[in-house]
Amino acid sequence: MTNQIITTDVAIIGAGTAGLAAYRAAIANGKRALLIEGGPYGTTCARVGCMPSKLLIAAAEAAHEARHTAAFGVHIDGEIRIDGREVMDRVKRERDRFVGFVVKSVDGIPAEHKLAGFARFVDNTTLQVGFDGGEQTLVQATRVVIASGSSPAIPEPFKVFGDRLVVNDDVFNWDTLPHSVAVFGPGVIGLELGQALSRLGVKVRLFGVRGGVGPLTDPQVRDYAKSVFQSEFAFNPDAQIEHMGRNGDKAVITFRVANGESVTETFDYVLAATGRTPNVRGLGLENTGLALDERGVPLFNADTTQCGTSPIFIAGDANNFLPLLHEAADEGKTAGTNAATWPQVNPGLRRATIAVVFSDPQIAMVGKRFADLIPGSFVTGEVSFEDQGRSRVMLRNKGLMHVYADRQTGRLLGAEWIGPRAENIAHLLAWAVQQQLTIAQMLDMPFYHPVVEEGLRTALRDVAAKLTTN
Ligand SMILES: Cc1cc2nc3c(=O)[nH]c(=O)nc-3n(C[C@H](O)[C@H](O)[C@H](O)COP(=O)(O)OP(=O)(O)OC[C@H]3O[C@@H](n4cnc5c(N)ncnc54)[C@H](O)[C@@H]3O)c2cc1C
Ligand SMILES: NC(=O)c1ccc[n+]([C@@H]2O[C@H](COP(=O)([O-])OP(=O)(O)OC[C@H]3O[C@@H](n4cnc5c(N)ncnc54)[C@H](O)[C@@H]3O)[C@@H](O)[C@H]2O)c1
Repeated sequence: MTNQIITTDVAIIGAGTAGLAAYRAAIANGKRALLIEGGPYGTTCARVGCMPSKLLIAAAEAAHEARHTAAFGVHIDGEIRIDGREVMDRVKRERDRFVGFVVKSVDGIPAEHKLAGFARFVDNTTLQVGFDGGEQTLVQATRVVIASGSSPAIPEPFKVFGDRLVVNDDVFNWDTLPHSVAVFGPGVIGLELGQALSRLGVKVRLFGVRGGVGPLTDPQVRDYAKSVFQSEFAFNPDAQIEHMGRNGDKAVITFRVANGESVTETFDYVLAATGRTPNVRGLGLENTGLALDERGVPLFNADTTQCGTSPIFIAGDANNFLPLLHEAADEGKTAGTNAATWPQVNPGLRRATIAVVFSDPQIAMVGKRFADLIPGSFVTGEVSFEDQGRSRVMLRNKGLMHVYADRQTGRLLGAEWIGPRAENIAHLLAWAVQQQLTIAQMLDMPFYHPVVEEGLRTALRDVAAKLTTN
């Protein structure tokens, strides 16, 4: 039953990072805006994403550091005790603090600009909003921003695990740490959470398909990363799963190991980290005139976020383009601005691409991926961090970096690597890509001694030498 009608200029579906940025941009451009949210306020990033995962990883790093002091001649005598309840208590306490900041900022938005309920398109600019079985509100807008985020994609066969099957959201609500977890999916989430749980004393086995390791596409870097993680915890990047089932309150998995033998192991939980799917299925997009791709996502312009020539814009994880926090914020701003100025639309800010996996060693990707480069058009510079001075000093000397430069112009195209302090070096490289610097210009920049960035310089010198000999 529809009990009220609201008219507005810009209706925004989802009050996550992209939706909030879109709301602010629409208001800043002088339009009325309505922020529609079907779940709790607080954003995926703060509630179940970036922040709680980094909090769990921070605890894991503390445990790992404490266990690895002896090589420096520093001995911690006695047991290193990990209190699962205290670990999870801090994760949740700090997570709630971050969520609180977001909720406070949403509280500052006038009540008449907010509507609780799930939105569904009736036509291009009319939405029906409400909860299942509850009263519905009709929202008549002149433009709409879709910022509905993404959700874990769980393969159907995993349902056999019943209540033993968890996703990232569940992990951050645990009161204590379990004894054992099978993690499926060595992508970003699986690597980050799998390694963190392992370092916190949980028995972890990480299963992948087709040999993928995080987002890496460069085969040599991927192989190196695989061996680093395999040396730390049980990791089958190309697992042959023979059976999945339940035995009492345990998950049971039978898989084939490298020598062909069948092994059966039991776990307290199975964590599905098998990718995320954009939240577009329940939006009633079939009631719009939009063309959709094979995943049901409207075709859109990545620079303007506009769907075709319609007054509908799509930002953040919902568009499945670059599902990262800073991209959601940028795209939300672009979508909100263009929705406000529609039918006049302009390209928004697109920065050089940058992605960091908070594993240890960290993985980073900047600019063009190896997989996207045209063979023969580029040269690759390499550095191993195994003998890199500063990295050895700190006993963090594991890593392999590849940087790619355009053969004709000598410009930096991108880089993929695993290594120490990658989160920081990634920024240097992303800024260089965005400034379209050549390798020669980068080598003219200062490098202090002794720092991990000297490793980057070695890779750049390697590229420079290859550019001159080619
Ligand atoms: C475990 C994990 C770790 C991550 N770590 C990082 C990291 O370290 N760095 C990084 O850059 N990124 C990270 N990400 C990715 C990052 O969290 C996302 O890219 C970002 O949060 C996407 O923001 P968004 O606004 O698109 O979606 P969200 O914040 O999910 O917002 C979408 C909102 O839409 C609402 N909604 C959905 N459908 C409807 C509807 N029909 N009607 C009304 N409301 C609706 C949802 O309830 C939700 O509140 C991580 C993600 C996960 C899961
Ligand atoms: N540090 C960060 O920036 C960060 C952290 C977490 C998440 N994220 C974002 O969230 C997105 C989603 O992360 P994700 O890790 O869920 O997805 P992902 O796409 O990165 O990885 C999914 C992995 O699951 C594997 N997989 C798929 N089906 C499988 C199966 N049946 N068995 C075993 N493995 C299977 C895939 O091969 C892949 O390796 C990322 O792409 C990223 O944009 C970012």
